[in-house]
Amino acid sequence: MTANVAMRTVRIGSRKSQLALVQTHWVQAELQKQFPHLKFEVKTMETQGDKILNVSLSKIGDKGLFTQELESDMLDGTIDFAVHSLKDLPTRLPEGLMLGCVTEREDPADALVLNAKHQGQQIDTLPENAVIGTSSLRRLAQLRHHFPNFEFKDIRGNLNTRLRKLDEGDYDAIILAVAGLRRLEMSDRIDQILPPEISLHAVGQGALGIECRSDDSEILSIVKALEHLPTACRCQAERAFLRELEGGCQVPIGVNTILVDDQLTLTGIVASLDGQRLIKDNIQGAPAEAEALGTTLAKRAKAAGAQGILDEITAASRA
Ligand SMILES: NCc1[nH]cc(CCC(=O)O)c1CC(=O)O
Repeated sequence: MTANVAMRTVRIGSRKSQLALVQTHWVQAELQKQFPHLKFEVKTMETQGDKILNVSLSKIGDKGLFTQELESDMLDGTIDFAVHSLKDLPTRLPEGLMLGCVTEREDPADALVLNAKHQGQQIDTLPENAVIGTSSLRRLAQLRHHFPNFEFKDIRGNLNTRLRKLDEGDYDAIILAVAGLRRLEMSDRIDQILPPEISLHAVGQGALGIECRSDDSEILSIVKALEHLPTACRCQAERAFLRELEGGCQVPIGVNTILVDDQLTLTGIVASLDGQRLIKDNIQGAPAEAEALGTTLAKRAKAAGAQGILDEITAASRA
């Protein structure tokens, strides 16, 4: 009788962390505006990555830690699509699922966040033996290269937990994504945005990735409404670079992309864990070639020494 009876409900899957919820609620609100005749509901769940907090991310190693539970719910139809931080979404997705949409990116850079006693400092004015908190091999290797005298300590937990540990004095500074802090309205905690010369960011950092079923064209056309083409293009190159380099274990890989005047520039780095060796190179080409640019740059990096670094890391993770 009423239109409500026939109204389709679209179920969105999300992690439960504060950042995940802010991101998912943004997607929900944007889609609701564009599709007023549909009803968007959010279903939250905890993933392995949210539960295992006592083991360092690099030791857990494998991908999909923050996505697997959401993916099985998608495959059995409990949810219709899932919203992820794109950088947490593996470059190879399970059979039957696809990356349906990449949203407009926040600043993808890393941020330096200081303990209050270092107020006004920058990364290159911190004391020599400063204790830096990060659980990312990428940040660790690059910072170790530039600042070999810092001490690096693992840090896990959601953003608020990490900031609390910093404030309690466990660290002199921590490194976090600018994007996460901005989305949680904590930009005031950013003491310095690290330039690409010091830290190339993670693949996909700052963008959201919406994952959906490959055969659900209706849902795909809905989520595509939030696609930001320049971000999608840049992230396609970044993800192709990573896909070609990774072999199942976590490797310190950083990227930077610039898209201007129909020219895409991808810079990539592969670093050894001790920060001694950095293989860094860049490539330019047409945006339509994004995928091939990423793959080509990765092959070049492998030939220039990255393969040796990857083999070492694989051997160490098996030992
Ligand atoms: N795995 C943690 C994670 N996943 C996404 C973000 C921040 C937001 C983003 O990069 O899009 C963070 C936290 C961080 O790296 O500081």
